[in-house]
Amino acid sequence: MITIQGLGKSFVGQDGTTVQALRGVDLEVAANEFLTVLGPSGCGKTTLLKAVAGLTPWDTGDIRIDGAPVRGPGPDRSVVFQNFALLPWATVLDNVAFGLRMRGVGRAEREERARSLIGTVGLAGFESKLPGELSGGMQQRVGIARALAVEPQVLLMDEPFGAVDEQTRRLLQEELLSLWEEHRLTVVFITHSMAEAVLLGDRVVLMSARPGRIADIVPVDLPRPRSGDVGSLERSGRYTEITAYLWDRLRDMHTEHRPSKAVR
Ligand SMILES: Nc1ncnc2c1ncn2[C@@H]1O[C@H](COP(=O)(O)OP(=O)(O)OP(=O)(O)O)[C@@H](O)[C@H]1O
Repeated sequence: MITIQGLGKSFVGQDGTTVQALRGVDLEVAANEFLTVLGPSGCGKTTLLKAVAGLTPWDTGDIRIDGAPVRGPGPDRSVVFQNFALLPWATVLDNVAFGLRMRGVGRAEREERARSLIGTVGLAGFESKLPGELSGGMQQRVGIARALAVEPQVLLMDEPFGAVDEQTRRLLQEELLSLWEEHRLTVVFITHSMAEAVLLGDRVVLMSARPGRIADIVPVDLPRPRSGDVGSLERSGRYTEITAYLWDRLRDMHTEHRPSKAVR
């Protein structure tokens, strides 16, 4: 379980002004939960994710994973970024095996695990290619395989499908759902897409901007597993209701505190 209490973080810009990126963020993410995070640009989603990853310090509050305080990056957490963040000079195989190599896993074992995951994400045959030789969707599959290779407890995803075309995004969503259904990781997934947030999440966290706070948490009571028939899920009345509710809330946030219609 991830426990975030009273998290606050400010940045001082080049011009000396201070931006409060996060203030008083309290959040619990259950083990094996798929949590999606939605909110206006600049509301602190990436800052929150990087704090959980141990990649950025914070000013106030506390983050714990199963009770242990987060002090920096750790083998229990993997991050998938929007811009793939692959090593451009390393092959697909070496990119996926990278984290295992850093952890001292021997060549034969790390390559075997990497090959198996490359197959899982549908890239068998591309092991010796460089990232620059792959499409955006393929690069993100490498990013996901790399993140899973170290067998993390927690997968932190920062708009991972934001840079790929709609069709590829759909395929990646289905693949991620089926990976999660199989491995039952705890996932925190940032997105700008309401549809994606509802399709993937057990709950959707809505963040408001400046300072970034949790405005609402919306449970997504749609049946699982969802990977098999995403289309019929999206045509269901409940899906439409939840998405409409999210849109109402987001619009309220933009137009300042209009009363909202609850679906719960
Ligand atoms: N390194 C930094 N230096 C100064 N300000 C920063 C830094 N990183 C983030 N910020 C500021 O903190 C706020 C939150 O940024 P963050 O990237 O977390 O938002 P976000 O919700 O992820 O945005 P987006 O949806 O556009 O990716 C923004 O106002 C941003 O300008």
